[in-house]
Amino acid sequence: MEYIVTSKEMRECDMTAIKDCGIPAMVLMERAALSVFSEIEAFLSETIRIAIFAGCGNNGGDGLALARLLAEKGIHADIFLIGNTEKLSMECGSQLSILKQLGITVNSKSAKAEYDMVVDCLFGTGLTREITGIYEEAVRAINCYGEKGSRVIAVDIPSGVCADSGKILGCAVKAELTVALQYGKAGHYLYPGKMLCGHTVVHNIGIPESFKSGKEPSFFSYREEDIHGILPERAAFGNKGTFGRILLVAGSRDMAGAALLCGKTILRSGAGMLKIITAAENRDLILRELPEAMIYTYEGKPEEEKVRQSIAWADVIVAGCGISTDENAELLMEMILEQGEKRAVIDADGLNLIAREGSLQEKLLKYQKGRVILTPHPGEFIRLAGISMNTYKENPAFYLKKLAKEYGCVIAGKDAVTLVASPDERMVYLNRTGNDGMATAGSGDVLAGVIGALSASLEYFQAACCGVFLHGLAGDMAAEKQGKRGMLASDISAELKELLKEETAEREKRI
Ligand SMILES: NC(=O)C1=CN([C@@H]2O[C@H](COP(=O)(O)OP(=O)(O)OC[C@H]3O[C@@H](n4cnc5c(N)ncnc54)[C@H](OP(=O)(O)O)[C@@H]3O)[C@@H](O)[C@H]2O)[C@@H](O)CC1
Ligand SMILES: Nc1ncnc2c1ncn2[C@@H]1O[C@H](COP(=O)(O)OP(=O)(O)O)[C@@H](O)[C@H]1O
Ligand SMILES: [K+]
Repeated sequence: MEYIVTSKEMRECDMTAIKDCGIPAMVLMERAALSVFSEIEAFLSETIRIAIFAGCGNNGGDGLALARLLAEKGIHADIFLIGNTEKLSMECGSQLSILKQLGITVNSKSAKAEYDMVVDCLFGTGLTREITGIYEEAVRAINCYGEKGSRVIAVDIPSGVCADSGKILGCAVKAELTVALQYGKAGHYLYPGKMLCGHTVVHNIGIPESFKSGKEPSFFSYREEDIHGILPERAAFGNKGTFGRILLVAGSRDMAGAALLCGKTILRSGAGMLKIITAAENRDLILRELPEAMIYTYEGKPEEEKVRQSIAWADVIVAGCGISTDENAELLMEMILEQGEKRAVIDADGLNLIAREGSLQEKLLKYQKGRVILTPHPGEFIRLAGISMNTYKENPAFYLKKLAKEYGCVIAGKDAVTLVASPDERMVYLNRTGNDGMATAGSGDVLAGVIGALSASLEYFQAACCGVFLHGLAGDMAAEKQGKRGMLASDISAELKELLKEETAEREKRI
């Protein structure tokens, strides 16, 4: 698990290290400069032409310290200190006077020279408003060098990217490599900031871990190695009941594929038994393509007794993929929400029905807290929350947390960067796997399937986060094999099977 912080949280960490632990700010700055140095070391030679663009805050101070480390190795860098030097931060001022003592020249204006590498230290987490004037000119100059082939390295975060939202404040540097200090910031991983960071590496600069449960930062994310500890071990003595009885309510007359994709993924993700309730038109397809599933099909109105029995049988219900929003689908959703206690994953039209029908919203509000996972994409979310797309996109984590609390549900807000919010005060999960090849019909059905299967054995918030992570990783594997343009949702499902196979093999190796 890796923490991801906002600029305020990063400042609090800096302050704890400096004030409470007594680590001098200049020591942290030296560590920051050494981190950047270690990342660029491989490209250095005495003939390399380097420019460092520094601002007047501590990000600029990191750049000035880097210039000194380079000089120590006999490498000259042109240093451009941009801004009002009367307003230098204390540490940046100290770094400047060290350079002066050493006889290293610092310029106030960028020259028209050619560079192999340009280091961006204009602004870091202290950026508070749109970049204009001389700073904008400096950002444009850096990007110009980048376009001409210079390697652009951003210190902490590309200048102009808001560390909290990933938004561009006026204009921003486009980096090839970003050396993030101590923690990744939300802005490194949220769009459009993510695109401007290039490759992001996080370096520890010696700030002691100061987060305590209940005072944790805003976000966390999984790394590949975390999953081994999270996925439940399969009991060697288990039977098909042990691994979860999943009821899938999906597919309608014109949407057969959703039930098939989601159902197949449920079984491929380790569930023991699967029963599908779907429209009669899908019967032949499901029996042919997924003979492992039990099936109840309805022609006209679903038989309530049959549906109730199936609900009672299940450990987990996955509902909504392709069920349409007709009266049969509405009846099914009424019955699912009515019982109010089974673990449930609700997706797609299931969500659209809840957004439309007050009676379903009431049932969801009364549902046992912490039993339901909602998996809306942005269009579904704004219908559920009754807000505009612009409002949602302004701060998705805030609105996801708000609705999660209101309904007592976990909400996986699907998007290019999926966020998972829990109804309690837990950190929001920020997903870093996946790619645009996953913007393909049916990939959401695959996600509902994997989360459904994991919900049989994992705590519900973990099931959602882990499902989103694995789904993205499988998407990355599918993209590598099939290409982002040509990959299908069924490829993601197939790669999930491979991924879980590797995970099991890895676990058995360690026993
Ligand atoms: N001890 C530590 O904290 C450590 C911090 N470290 C490093 O410091 C970075 C954070 O440093 P920071 O807080 O000094 O902020 P930074 O990003 O340099 O910018 C602030 C300056 O910019 C100005 N300004 C803001 N927006 C502006 C705009 N649009 N246009 C024009 N000016 C604007 C603002 O001025 P003001 O708002 O007061 O007018 C202020 O002068 C962090 O990312 C990391 O790299 C590491 O060395 C480890 C130890
Ligand atoms: N650009 C992208 N980068 C990463 N993941 C993406 C991207 N676009 C879509 N996805 C993922 O693909 C899935 C699409 O789900 P959804 O919109 O419900 O599709 P469908 O309704 O066709 O099944 C989500 O899990 C989403 O996070
Ligand atoms: K920067």
